[in-house]
Order: sequence, then C-alpha cells, then structure tokens
Amino acid sequence: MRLDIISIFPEYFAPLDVSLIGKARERGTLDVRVHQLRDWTHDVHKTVDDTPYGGGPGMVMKPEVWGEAIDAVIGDGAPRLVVPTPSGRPFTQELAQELAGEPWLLFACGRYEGIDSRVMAEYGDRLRVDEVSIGDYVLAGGEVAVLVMVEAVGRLLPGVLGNAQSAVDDSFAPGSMRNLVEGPVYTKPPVWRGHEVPAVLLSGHHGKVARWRRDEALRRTVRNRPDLAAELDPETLDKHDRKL
Ligand SMILES: OB(O)c1ccc2cc[nH]c2c1
Repeated sequence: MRLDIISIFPEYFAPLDVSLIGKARERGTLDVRVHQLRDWTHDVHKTVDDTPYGGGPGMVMKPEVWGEAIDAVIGDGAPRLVVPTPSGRPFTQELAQELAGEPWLLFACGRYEGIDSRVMAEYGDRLRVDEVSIGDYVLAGGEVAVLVMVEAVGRLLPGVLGNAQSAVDDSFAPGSMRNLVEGPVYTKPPVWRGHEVPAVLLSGHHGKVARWRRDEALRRTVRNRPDLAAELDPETLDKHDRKL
C-alpha cells in the first residue's frame, strides 16, 4: 500500500517510523510519503490560509494551495482521498478494514477551521473522497487523526501483525466480534498482589475458555457500550443477560 500525507506539520508523522508501521515500511509493505503543503505556496510567507467567506472566527485553508499539492502528489493516479474532519463519517473498524484493501490512500490534513470545501468537491468526480471523524471531540488539526487511522489500517495489512489472529479477535472486528468489545486479558504471574487470574483461563479447557471470553466480552460491552449492545441480536444478548 502506498500512503501519501499532506500537512503543514510533517514532523507530526515521525511516529510512523517506529513499531509495527515502521517495520512495515522497512519491509516495503507500506510506502509512506509525507509532503509539506507549504511547498506549493508562491509567496514569501508561504501562506496556506485566509479569512472565511461569510465572516466568523478563525481561518480557512486556501483551495489553490491544496489543489496544486494534490495534483502534484497524484499525477494521473487515483488514490482514495481521506480528509479528517469532526464533521465527517465515523471512523470505525469496518472502515479501517475497507481502507486496508485500498492500494493507495492520500490523507489531507486540515488545520484552522478546515480546508475550503471546494477542494473535496473538485476531486469528488475523479477520486473516492471520504471526510472522516475519529470521534465526537475536536482536535487542532487532522494530523493526529491521520496517525490514528494509519495505525488502525496499517496493522490490518498482511504480515504487519505478528499473529494475524489478533486482528480477527479485535474489538469491533467483523464476524464474531461485530458490535462487541474485547474482554479482560491476563498473563503471568497467576496471582499478583492477591489478585488471581480467573481459574478457567488456567484450566486448559479451550471450549470453556472461549465461552468465558465471549461472556466477558458481552459483559463489558453491555456495561461500557450500551450503544453497541443494542445492536446485538436479542438471542445473543438474552442468553448472556441471564448471566450478567
Ligand atoms: O478533530 B478532528 O478529527 C479534526 C480534523 C481536522 C481538523 C482541521 C482543523 N481542525 C480539525 C479537527
């Protein structure tokens, strides 16, 4: 997968040199290219923003600069354009899985009050354009949101996770974990400061362990994410409700 990021703060993406994503880049699984938006300005101050039409606080990022930058990065290609914004569609594990299937992603990191909306309109005829929110809170710009999405997508690529099964058992993963969050996890020692690991996990009975883990996932989902629990089929929920 090729992954381009355009930002006025390229240094935000230094973390993409480490850990799983860094190793994926070394192996060639991920080809990450970070671009400084200001390289496509033409004034001495490298201006990327201006006052909003219609008035109001803050500044808006100029369409001309973004247009020159995106044109230069994509050439005749057609990556999927992902624009982080608090007003976008929710970023979910399902969308991460979908993006992991793309050969080329281009992330446009806005700042200030955002990017002039005509930029997304301009590329909407030629590219798949997704305006995406990572949650109901507002950051100072799109860079951290891109870090979140790149890690969530990158870990799903073949060979990136040491054990591919981890992604299958993830919270929210399609299939058996859909609309479920993971239950608690434990490792050695069996007793720590008087806290014992649940005996079933030491039993060696794989069927009982699997059942216990699913029960705990449901228990935690009902407790922490009633919104997801409401999406579970009633039969599943009922079976466990009697035990919760
Ligand atoms: O909270 B966010 O995900 C987000 C994304 C992009 C911009 C651009 C300016 N503020 C932003 C906030």
